[in-house]
Amino acid sequence: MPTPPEPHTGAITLADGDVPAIQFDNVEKRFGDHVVLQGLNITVRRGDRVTLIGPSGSGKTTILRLIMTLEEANGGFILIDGRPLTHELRDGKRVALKEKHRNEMRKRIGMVFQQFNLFPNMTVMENIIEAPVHVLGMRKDDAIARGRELLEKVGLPEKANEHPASLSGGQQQRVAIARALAMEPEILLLDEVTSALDPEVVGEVLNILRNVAETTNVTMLIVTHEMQFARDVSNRVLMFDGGRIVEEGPPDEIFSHPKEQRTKDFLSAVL
Ligand SMILES: Nc1ncnc2c1ncn2[C@@H]1O[C@H](COP(=O)(O)OP(=O)(O)OP(=O)(O)O)[C@@H](O)[C@H]1O
Repeated sequence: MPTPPEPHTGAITLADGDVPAIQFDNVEKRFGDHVVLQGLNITVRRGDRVTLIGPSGSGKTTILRLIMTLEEANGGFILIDGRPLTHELRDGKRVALKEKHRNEMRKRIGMVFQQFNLFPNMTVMENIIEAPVHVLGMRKDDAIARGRELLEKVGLPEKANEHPASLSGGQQQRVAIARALAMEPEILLLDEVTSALDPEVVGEVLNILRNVAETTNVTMLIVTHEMQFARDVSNRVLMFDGGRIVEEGPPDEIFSHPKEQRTKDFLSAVL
């Protein structure tokens, strides 16, 4: 008898000809002997908003870092818009792609981190225009005009000439969001973007991101402990444990009617 397919593989069937924004095909990631992700398959459609939940150490951040090419997988393939990110299959062998290719691919992806990672010696505007000018080759005037629009969008139009240190944590994170959007990414990765913030400014950052979700088509992958935010913004939730997807579905289903015991235990601990 053929083996039945794994119940929750994260892979979904797309309409013919529909190329996924992100595809993980049998991805493995190890740190030394520690296998963090094994045989992982994920398909993310264009415009999807996918939240990754699961206990600490289950591999959520590693998935975002692999997509951002801050880490490299030890096996399998990651495809962005149908194109290999770092490795491809050539004559039956898994071959690493050149740095130039990776750099091209990376331009399509933006990431906002828990620690805002702004350049401290640059002004807010310089932080925002740095990559558009130096990586995309955008004209400085155009980048500044776009930077102004983005500062409006994140509610900080008056902060263009300030340095990060003079801003609150919430304001710095809003600048980091503007900086990520300045590259006009097709994919936006959000890694616990409110975890380092004082509780009173969490709401302002989440509202900005709700607005980004409502006003753009950017594909989002979100790691967060803010379950209400995940519920509001995402259309799919993937529950991880031990580097595998144990359950997935729309947020209402996962949060209100989880099926797997591990999901129930995780949610009862965080909700
Ligand atoms: N650079 C690294 N070197 C060694 N081990 C690592 C490294 N990065 C992550 N790990 C390990 O990989 C596992 C998965 O980590 P990861 O940060 O992806 O989990 P997570 O689900 O995001 O956890 P958290 O919710 O605590 O952020 C953990 O056991 C972690 O210790």
